[in-house]
Amino acid sequence: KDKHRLSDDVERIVQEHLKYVSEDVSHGWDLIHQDGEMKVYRREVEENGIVVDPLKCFHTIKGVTGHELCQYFWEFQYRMDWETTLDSTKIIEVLDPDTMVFFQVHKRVWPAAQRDSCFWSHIRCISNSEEDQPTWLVVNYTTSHPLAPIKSPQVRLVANVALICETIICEPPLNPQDIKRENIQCKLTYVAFVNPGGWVPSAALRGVAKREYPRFLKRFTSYVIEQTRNKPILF
Ligand SMILES: CCCCCc1ccc(-c2ccc(S(=O)(=O)CCO)cc2)cc1[C@H]1C[C@H]1c1ccccn1
Repeated sequence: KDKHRLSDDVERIVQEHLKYVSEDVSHGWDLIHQDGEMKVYRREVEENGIVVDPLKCFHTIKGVTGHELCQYFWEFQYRMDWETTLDSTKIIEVLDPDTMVFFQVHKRVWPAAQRDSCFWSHIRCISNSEEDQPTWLVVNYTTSHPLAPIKSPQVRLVANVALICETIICEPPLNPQDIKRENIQCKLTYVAFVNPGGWVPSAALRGVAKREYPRFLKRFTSYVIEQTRNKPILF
């Protein structure tokens, strides 16, 4: 794999997420939303009076693979189909076939100032030998970039987000070619560390997060189920 200027950062953050994903949420996390298989947890954390609550979501989605979920989350061309909180998104640099930098302007949440964000975004397949299916992940991590200048009055948010997906084959048929969508499901873990980049009233931000994260996860997963319904399975 040819290295690029962010290779070491990407490696470090991916390894951090792989360690963090298995940490349980039994201590210090509040279950803020449950909808069927989807469970959304939050820890209340403030840094210099700014709410930076970590968020962790677990979900099991039937009929799609972790590769499919990560592909639709990472691929740029689908972004505005499932993202409803963005005014715009664009790729500003491609570092390698699995790593790009994008710039996004988020819809303004009145009366707070409008936020924008600049992330490197990396997709990766982690094949753990003993398991039958690999783990797929996408990490979106804030980075600065000359093509994403910070322009007032917009506030640059800081985020570290990961979508980590395991694929499970239920009652695998003898011949793997015969696997159907009803035989597969995906265990998804989504973690988000977002610093809004400037002061927002705690209650307001916690309210927006409590409403928006479950909404975004439900909309995104429903979108992938719909998009993959009649397509060949991408393992
Ligand atoms: C005053 C409001 C400040 C805005 C706060 C804010 C900004 C970005 C984000 C966020 C940033 C990245 C991602 S992603 O998963 O990497 C996808 C990429 O498009 C997702 C969500 C979250 C929040 C927190 C509110 C919460 C919220 C949650 C889901 C949607 C909108 N707002």
